[in-house]
Amino acid sequence: MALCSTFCPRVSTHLNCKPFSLFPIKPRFFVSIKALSSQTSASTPKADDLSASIGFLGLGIMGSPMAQNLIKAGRDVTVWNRTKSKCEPLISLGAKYKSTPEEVAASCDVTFAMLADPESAADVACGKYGAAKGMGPGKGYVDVSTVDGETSKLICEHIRATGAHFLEAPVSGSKKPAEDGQLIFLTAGDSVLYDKVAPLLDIMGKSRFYLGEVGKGAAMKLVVNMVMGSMMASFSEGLVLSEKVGLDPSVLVEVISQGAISAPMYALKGPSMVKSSYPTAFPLKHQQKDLRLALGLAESVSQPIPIAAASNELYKVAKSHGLSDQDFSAVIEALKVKLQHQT
Ligand SMILES: NC(=O)C1=CN([C@@H]2O[C@H](COP(=O)(O)OP(=O)(O)OC[C@H]3O[C@@H](n4cnc5c(N)ncnc54)[C@H](OP(=O)(O)O)[C@@H]3O)[C@@H](O)[C@H]2O)C=CC1
Ligand SMILES: O=CCCC(=O)O
Repeated sequence: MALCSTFCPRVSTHLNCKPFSLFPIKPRFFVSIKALSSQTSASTPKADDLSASIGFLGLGIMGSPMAQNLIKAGRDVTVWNRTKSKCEPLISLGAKYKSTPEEVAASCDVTFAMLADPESAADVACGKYGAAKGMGPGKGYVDVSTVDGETSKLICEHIRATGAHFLEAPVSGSKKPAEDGQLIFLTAGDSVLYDKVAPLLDIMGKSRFYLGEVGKGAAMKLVVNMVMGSMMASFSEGLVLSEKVGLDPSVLVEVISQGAISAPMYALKGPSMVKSSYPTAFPLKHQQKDLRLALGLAESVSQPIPIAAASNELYKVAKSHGLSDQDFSAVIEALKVKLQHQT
């Protein structure tokens, strides 16, 4: 097994590449005791044995393959999605179904949620038939959606008020890593729940970071996606400019791939962007949401982020041209539209 290493300033880490196993023998990620809050293990949710029942709320591009991997690993999974038809493929694989988030949470030891945005994440957790209504001591709620820290804290309050534990665990990695169980979890919250769900995170992901109190996972995720959104906007400008000055953008993709600014994202998305094809892995509307939330995060600490702010504007233009549900690489189309107007 190839060994990788990584460094996180808050915790010391030793990371090796993912073994796909129902029974991970050793934690892949060693976290310094200082980084963990002190909690008792009394009435903590069971998730680290095969009999634990697992709920999954939100079966979109990411939630479906994540839930599928849990089912394929032999776990007892109960699903819910606003659009019920998206539950069918998972039910065919052996998942149970409940008709509200409340019922899922009431019938499961640990419930995961993968929702679109802060509004849907809060509604599914804290709304009328929300998961919090079904939570209680001994249970756990793991929100893997990308939301801002404030929303995460609000959800946490509702969950903890029932006596249950809460973990925020947004993910880095897109549709393919979700399918391949290669996501990166950025977790924060109740460390006792983190320890319990670690084997489940290891089924769905290749690594996990525990970052401290609620809000830190959300912040890490937003910073990562802020960088990603700006990188894609800049790459788009390069592709459009290269073509405009008579270069072959495919050659630009190749040149970039061999130099210091090479990135898997450019190599993955570049060839289809050159063909004006944007098969959706990460919807553009979600990238713009993440830039918007990153701007809010920066505002909260009076930190200027002018590059991200300019990128956000470009994604807003792309949205206004009906590209919300295309892959975020479709942001390049916003530049083409501008150029047409200029000529
Ligand atoms: N796609 C990606 O590459 C990645 C996405 N993320 C983040 O993960 C989250 C999910 O992303 P993704 O799966 O791509 O998104 P999708 O748009 O494919 O799925 C969104 C999910 O949220 C549900 N939903 C939306 N609005 C509501 C609502 N008001 N009430 C209840 N449920 C609602 C949808 O239900 P319905 O089916 O009924 O519409 C669906 O299950 C987002 O926060 C995104 O930023 C994180 C990493 C990578
Ligand atoms: O939030 C989406 C992240 C997509 C990715 O990490 O490739």
